[in-house]
Amino acid sequence: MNTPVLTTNALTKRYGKHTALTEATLDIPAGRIVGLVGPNGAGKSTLLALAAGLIRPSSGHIEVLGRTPAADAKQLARVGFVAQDTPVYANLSVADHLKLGEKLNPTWDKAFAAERITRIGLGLDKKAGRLSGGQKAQLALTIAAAKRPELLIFDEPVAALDPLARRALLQNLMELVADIEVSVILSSHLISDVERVCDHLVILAESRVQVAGEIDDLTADHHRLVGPRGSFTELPNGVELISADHTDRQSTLIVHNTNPGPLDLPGAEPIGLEDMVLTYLHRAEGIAVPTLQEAHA
Ligand SMILES: Nc1ncnc2c1ncn2[C@@H]1O[C@H](COP(=O)(O)OP(=O)(O)OP(=O)(O)O)[C@@H](O)[C@H]1O
Repeated sequence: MNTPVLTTNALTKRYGKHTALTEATLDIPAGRIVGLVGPNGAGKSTLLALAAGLIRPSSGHIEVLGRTPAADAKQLARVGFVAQDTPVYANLSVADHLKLGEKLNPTWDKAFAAERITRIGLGLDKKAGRLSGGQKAQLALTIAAAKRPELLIFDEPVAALDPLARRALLQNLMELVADIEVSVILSSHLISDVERVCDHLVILAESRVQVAGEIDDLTADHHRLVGPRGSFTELPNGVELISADHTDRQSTLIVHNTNPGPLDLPGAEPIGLEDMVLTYLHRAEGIAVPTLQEAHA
């Protein structure tokens, strides 16, 4: 599992004149649960579809598990993909889905699939069209995992689920990662879910990667600085200004310390994951370019 699960270099996807993904450069190690977060239209599904080999890049480079996505049958078998609406065949039963999975996938693990279906409590005879949204998602997850892929890709697996079904699915996903050696990339709007299950994060907004890395490192390296207005005149080298908010009396900065070791600035306090994500999303909207001191006092 030493080959990175996903490496991209200036990866770009255009639909006509519209650029859905702009020059994304990523290097994601194996063995992680990666959360891909960003607002509607950020380019999340586009990046995941490129990784699954469903679409081809307009320019730039992408490798999944060290190879071109969907290069051949062997590479296809290494990646499990669950699309946004967790598609299942409404007229087929749960058992039919398992039979189909077995027929279509040379690496199908029959005992694993049967055990998971029992554990989730899905009736084998039940038609998939009669399953709840949560059960459909669980069935889709089981089928993708029973291929025994090295990488599982999920496009918003929990978006349409109620909180209980969401929790059950994520719990199931975490159990699965503990049971079999698999890397996971999932997209989500829900930062709290990402915080609960993921250890690596990619923030995508306005078609661009805003920041990416291990969640523990990212939260350790982002800080809030609060001081009297005008007190911040310059930042040390390697400390990037992400956002700045100035009131009559005080300035609040969010900074990213890209230097090794802790940030040695008086009053610097860590920020949580949610604040960090929202800061990047606001920055990407480009409403105001942050400055250490407001241009117009
Ligand atoms: N097949 C397509 N043809 C034209 N434009 C597309 C196509 N697929 C996506 N887009 C556009 O590319 C942009 C990125 O879409 P994408 O579906 O990747 O975003 P997303 O982050 O997954 O959004 P959401 O959270 O709403 O699913 C959007 O502006 C979308 O309208």
